[in-house]
Amino acid sequence: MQGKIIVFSAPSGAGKTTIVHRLMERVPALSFSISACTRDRRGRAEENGKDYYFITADEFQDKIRRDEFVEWEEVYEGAFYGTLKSEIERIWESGKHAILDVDVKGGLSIKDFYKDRALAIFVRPPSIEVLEQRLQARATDSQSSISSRVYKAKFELAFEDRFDVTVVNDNLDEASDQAEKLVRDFISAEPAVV
Ligand SMILES: Nc1nc2c(ncn2[C@@H]2O[C@H](COP(=O)(O)OP(=O)(O)O)[C@@H](O)[C@H]2O)c(=O)[nH]1
Ligand SMILES: Nc1ncnc2c1ncn2[C@@H]1O[C@H](COP(=O)(O)OP(=O)(O)O)[C@@H](O)[C@H]1O
Repeated sequence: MQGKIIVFSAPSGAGKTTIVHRLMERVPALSFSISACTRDRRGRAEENGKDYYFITADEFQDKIRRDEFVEWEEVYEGAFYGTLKSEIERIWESGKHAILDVDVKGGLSIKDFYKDRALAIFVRPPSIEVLEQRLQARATDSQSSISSRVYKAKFELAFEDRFDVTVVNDNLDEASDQAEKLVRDFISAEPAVV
């Protein structure tokens, strides 16, 4: 079997993490690609080596120098996130397909790197207002962090056309079903020519 990559990208708060978690429960052939990041762990809600590899800024810079990332971004001021080549290899060696949750720029970089071996899915919120409400309701970010995420979202929405396909996350059940079908069709299709 040839391993593939399914990448979900969206402005923060659109619901990509929620959809990715649901797909992980429904499609056993998928394995989550754990990114490295330099932001603080959100208390007990997150686990090192499960949600992210939480590393220091110095460790992150070392990995950049050693060319260990497929892509990396300073997603928010001072917070670096990156997809590790070793992580994708680990998943493929285990006989699974990698599923990723990365920001919009990162999603496009990954598509560019893996070409037809990757399916890049854009998750669009019904509106900017709804996006802001979701970030407020999630209650994980400060007011200033929410404002900067909403500001950034307006730019990110302009990149939708460069993705392979869009899932509008209005009703969560419908969006999850649509995403599941896209993923199943992609992983059961002929191996990509690379
Ligand atoms: N480019 C890139 N973005 C990432 C990576 N891992 C996570 N992200 C994105 O970084 C952003 C911040 O993630 P997080 O701190 O978990 O916040 P949240 O998604 O708003 O809950 C999200 O848009 C993630 O999709 C990565 O490896 N590369
Ligand atoms: N379709 C939906 N309707 C209402 N709330 C949603 C929906 N999808 C996700 N949410 C909620 O919105 C918030 C943001 O979702 P999350 O998956 O964390 O977004 P992202 O990973 O894109 O930043 C979470 O509190 C989540 O439970």
